[in-house]
Amino acid sequence: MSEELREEEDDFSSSAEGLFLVGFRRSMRLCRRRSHSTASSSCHPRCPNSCCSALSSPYEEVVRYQRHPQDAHRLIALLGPSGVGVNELRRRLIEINPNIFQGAVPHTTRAPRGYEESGREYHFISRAVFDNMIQNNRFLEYGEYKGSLYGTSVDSVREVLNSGRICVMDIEPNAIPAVRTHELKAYVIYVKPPKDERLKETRRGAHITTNYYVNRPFKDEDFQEIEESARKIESQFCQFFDHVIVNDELQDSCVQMLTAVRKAQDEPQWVPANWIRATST
Ligand SMILES: Nc1ncnc2c1ncn2[C@@H]1O[C@H](COP(=O)(O)OP(=O)(O)OP(=O)(O)O)[C@@H](O)[C@H]1O
Repeated sequence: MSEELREEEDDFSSSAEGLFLVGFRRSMRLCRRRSHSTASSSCHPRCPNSCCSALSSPYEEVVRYQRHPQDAHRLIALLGPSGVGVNELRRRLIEINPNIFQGAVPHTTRAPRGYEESGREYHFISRAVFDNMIQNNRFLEYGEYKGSLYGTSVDSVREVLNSGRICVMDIEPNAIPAVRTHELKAYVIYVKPPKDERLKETRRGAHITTNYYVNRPFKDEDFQEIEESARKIESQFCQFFDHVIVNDELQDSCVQMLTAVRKAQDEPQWVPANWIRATST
């Protein structure tokens, strides 16, 4: 596709099953870049009182935890600078085995398109209902894009987990406290860009969607932005990374992702002590 200014939402309209999450992520990313939405320097709505101190404190009491096979799977939360390939990895993971991996269906206030069904691509709801959900802390994260609200609710994640599948979602750093809870026990995978020359080399034939362009080739400034954003995320949030994948060769990254997800579900891991003691969050 040639480099041209387009409505980003056009990108979503060609969505086949599985692609809608790309649309959601992009729109969320874009709205996060443009406005402040959920992101806040204050506590997240779902924060059990002290996310600020949790995010700023370098210490956290941890215990060894192994998921019981009959327990719900741990939420897999993917995090990384925009454009590094978080969505690509999530999409591929779900594609490998949709019976095991699934994304949570997001909510939106925008009108459905012809092919869309409520509960499949999105839960289409009114602004009043959306506002009510915000008031009641039902969203893990949400934001506004082109006049419509988009968000991922904790109930949508629960629905996947209750079906016995592994829920895979991408998050922004400010949603870390909302997913690191006794209930969701998020396993946070940080997707890191490879070194500069490898980043450029591997993305030579790839396309990026930015605030203004859909699917244009990567430019030097994109690489700079990815690297800068990576540095910021790493310096502020590295203590919450359960696993890091350097997204160099895509195939290798997928294999690493599968291995990490399996370990998260089946092997003992260090988790915050209050996840184990807590009876509710
Ligand atoms: N390891 C890789 N090698 C080559 N291309 C890659 C690799 N990882 C991702 N890409 C490509 O880079 C582009 C951006 O990836 P993706 O859309 O997943 O980014 P993102 O991190 O989800 O950011 P955003 O949410 O802003 O789109 C896509 O075209 C994707 O196919």
